[in-house]
Order: sequence, then structure tokens, then C-alpha cells
Amino acid sequence: MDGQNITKVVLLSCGSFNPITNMHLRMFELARDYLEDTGQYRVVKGILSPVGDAYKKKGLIEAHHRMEMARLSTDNSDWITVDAWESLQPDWVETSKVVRHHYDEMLEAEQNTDDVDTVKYAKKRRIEENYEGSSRHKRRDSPQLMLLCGADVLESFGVPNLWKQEDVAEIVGHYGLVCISRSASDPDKFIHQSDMLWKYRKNIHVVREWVTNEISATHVRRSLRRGRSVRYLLPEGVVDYIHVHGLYSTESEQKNADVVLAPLQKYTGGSSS
Ligand SMILES: Nc1ncnc2c1ncn2[C@@H]1O[C@H](COP(=O)(O)OP(=O)(O)OP(=O)(O)O)[C@@H](O)[C@H]1O
Ligand SMILES: O=C(O)c1ccc[n+]([C@@H]2O[C@H](COP(=O)([O-])O)[C@@H](O)[C@H]2O)c1
Repeated sequence: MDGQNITKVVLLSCGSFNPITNMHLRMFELARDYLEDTGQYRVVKGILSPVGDAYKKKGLIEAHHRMEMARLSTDNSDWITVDAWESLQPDWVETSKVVRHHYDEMLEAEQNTDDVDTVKYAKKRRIEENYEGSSRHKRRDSPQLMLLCGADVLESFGVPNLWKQEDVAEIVGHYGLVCISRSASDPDKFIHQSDMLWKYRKNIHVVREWVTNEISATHVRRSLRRGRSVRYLLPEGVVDYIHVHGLYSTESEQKNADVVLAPLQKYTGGSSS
């Protein structure tokens, strides 16, 4: 295919990364292979964005430790980076806002040789754009930002009161989603059953992980609490970091046990359960 028709892509992965596992990194590789195999995309960057402490998920340890482990994991990568912005916010930030933040950063980086007014105009245009149509990413040479997630996150779009439907519409309608299959999930069926996801199905790339595995941060934390080895499930440096700092105990797993998850607080109006 003519190189000029290839769209550059930046992949953004948002999550707890509590702790980061080899699977979190593998997701980037799977997504890149899949997108580039289509002949339509060239993946130029991957961004890992650990959620802030205000997310209040049970067992979520301090953001600075999760950030450091993510950094250790990506030190040797020439395309995957870790971004601290989301982790440093005092309040929990909706994922649509995180995506917007990185989209704006990306535009600024792309246009850093242009004058400030051009950047302001680009931001204004994004806000004014109606993502219902095919108007997204108008500048032919500017990269497209896509959210990278596992099938559990895609399916969580359907959990009552968890995501605002307009946020989901913005993410899949305006930006795009790459979803990695996870055992016990059926992303294609889920998309088929959702009118909104079906509407934007061309922007949702479902990537099949044939080497099915059950690596999850929950399993890793459980093994650590029980003194079991987690070597080869996590990047090497992360295993050492966890041991040196004595992370993941029975006590840390009780953090936020009595607190409502931040996205649900908008419906309960408070942080107590
Ligand atoms: N084994 C896996 N297969 C596919 N996607 C995964 C896998 N593990 C994590 N992900 C995805 O990685 C992103 C970040 O996930 P997160 O930090 O919540 O990890 P997790 O293993 O799901 O954590 P936890 O077990 O604590 O819920 C999410 O989009 C999640 O769907
Ligand atoms: O934006 C939302 O409404 C929203 C609702 C629920 C979860 N999220 C995000 O989805 C990610 C889920 O991570 P986790 O570890 O709970 O699987 C995390 O980055 C959250 O901030 C986002």
C-alpha cells in the first residue's frame, strides 16, 4: 500500500497496573501486530497511564509505586512509555478526559514547530467536531489516538452506572478502541448486543490472543500474599521492586475495602459504602 495512506497510531492503555504484568506489555505488541497487519496503520507510540489513587479500587497501592514498576518495565522499550499525568491528579479522572488530554498533547507535539494559534485552533476544532460522522482526525498526517484495553474493560461499558454512555460514545466514536480478547469474554458478541458499540464497530479493533492466559494483577497479588513466586509473570525488575519495598500484603489488599469505587461515587454522592 502507498505509504501516504498509512495512518500513524498512538496506543493509550489506562488501568490500575497494580502491579504491571507481562500481559499488560504483551497487549501493546498484540495490538501493534494486528493494526500493522491491516496495512492501514503504523503504530508509532504506546502510552501506559496508571490510574491515580483517588480511583479507590480495593487493594490499589500508592500510585508512585505503580508508576515506578511501570517505568522499570518499559525502560528497555523503544516505543512504549509511561505517563504520570493521570496518576498525579488529586481526583479520579474519567478515561474520556485522559484520552482527550493525550490527544491534545499529541497534537501539540506534532505541531510544536507551528505557532501557538495553530495548536489552539486544533484544540477548538476537536471540541467542535461532531464525532458522529467521519470527521475525526482531519489532519491527514496527524496520528490517531486509540484506547487499548482488555475485553473485561469493553464489557464493563455495560455495567450500570459505571461509565457515562456519552463518554463511551466519545471514546469509540471519536478516537477508536483496540480490545484484546480475554478468556471467558466474547467481545464480538458484546459489540453485537450493544447498539452504540455496533454503530461505531468500524472503530473497534478486536484482537484475538491465541495464547490464552489467565495472568491478572489480582492473581499476582494473591500469590504474593501467600508467599508464592510470581517470577516470569511480571517483568524481572518488578519482582525485585516488590520484594525490596515489601508491597502486596493482606493489609494492602484491604485498602479501600469500605470505599465506593470513584466512578460509582457520582451515584452514591460519597465515598463510604
Ligand atoms: N490477561 C489479560 N488479557 C487481556 N487484557 C488484559 C489482561 N490483563 C489485563 N488486561 C487489560 O489491561 C488493562 C489494565 O488492566 P488492570 O491494570 O486492571 O489489570 P488486571 O489484571 O485486569 O487487574 P485486576 O486483576 O487488578 O483487575 C485493562 O484494559 C485490562 O483489560
Ligand atoms: O471513565 C469512566 O467512566 C471509567 C469507569 C470505570 C473505569 N474506568 C477506567 O478503566 C480502567 C479500569 O481499570 P481496572 O484496574 O479497574 O480494570 C481505569 O483506568 C479506570 O479509570 C473509567
